[in-house]
Amino acid sequence: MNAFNPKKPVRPENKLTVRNLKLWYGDFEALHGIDLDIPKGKVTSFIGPSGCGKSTFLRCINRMNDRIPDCRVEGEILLEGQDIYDPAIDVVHLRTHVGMVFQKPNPFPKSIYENIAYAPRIHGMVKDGEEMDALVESALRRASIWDEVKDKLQQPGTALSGGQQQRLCIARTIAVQPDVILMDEPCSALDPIATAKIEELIDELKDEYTIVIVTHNMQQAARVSDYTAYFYLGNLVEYGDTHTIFTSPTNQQTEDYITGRFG
Ligand SMILES: Nc1ncnc2c1ncn2[C@@H]1O[C@H](COP(=O)(O)OP(=O)(O)OP(=O)(O)O)[C@@H](O)[C@H]1O
Repeated sequence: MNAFNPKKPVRPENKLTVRNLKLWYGDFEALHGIDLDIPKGKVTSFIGPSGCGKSTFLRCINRMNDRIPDCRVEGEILLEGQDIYDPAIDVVHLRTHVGMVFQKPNPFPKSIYENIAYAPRIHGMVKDGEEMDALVESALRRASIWDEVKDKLQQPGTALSGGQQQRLCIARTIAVQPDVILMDEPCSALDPIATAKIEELIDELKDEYTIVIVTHNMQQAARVSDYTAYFYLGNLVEYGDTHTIFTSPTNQQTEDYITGRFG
């Protein structure tokens, strides 16, 4: 199995290029041929009514759907020019390039320190000791949680508040130095203050990472994202810069959805 080895981007400004992506769960076709370019160093939101395929599509980007029995994918997703569905790709390595943050914060049942150190150690990125300490601190700082946890690094990650746990999970994702961070409704389990912190963090991180976020919260999509894609029944209905999608969408269905008349 080859390690993931990015080639030159198709267009340098696009981190991900998706072509005619179709997905089936058994006989059910959940995605009907998605074409989409996801720009580098920007935040792209996926919006649309429940069941339209947002999470399914997000999970295609780091091949999380591989774990679902009877799930079949056709088409291409190029990450910097390399097809992530190439059979030669090492999926574990791919997921270090394309990290994921889930709806419900899911820290490991380990210390705060170990939550961050675990994956870099497994991947042989740094040795335990000073190098690891520095990596743990840097990831926690970049996820804006260092000040809150620096005096209790040996305490369990699960003892933090929900919002802190979600920032810990973002720190854990950052620790393996991904290029892309996928976020599946990362604030849906959080209160408004914790949500605001995550949104600020997304804004800070976007210079360094390409972020793709699924959200049910239209205001959140409008606040955090540069680009927005509207999905309906497994189709990508409209995609463009967030300002245009929210102020003058070209598709009536998009307009009905964002104005709350539908969905
Ligand atoms: N593991 C699965 N097996 C079979 N069908 C699935 C599976 N996961 C999702 N689906 C179906 O695929 C379609 C898309 O679901 P998906 O969860 O991607 O939508 P979504 O837009 O993310 O929805 P929500 O906003 O409610 O999370 C739905 O019809 C759903 O029932």
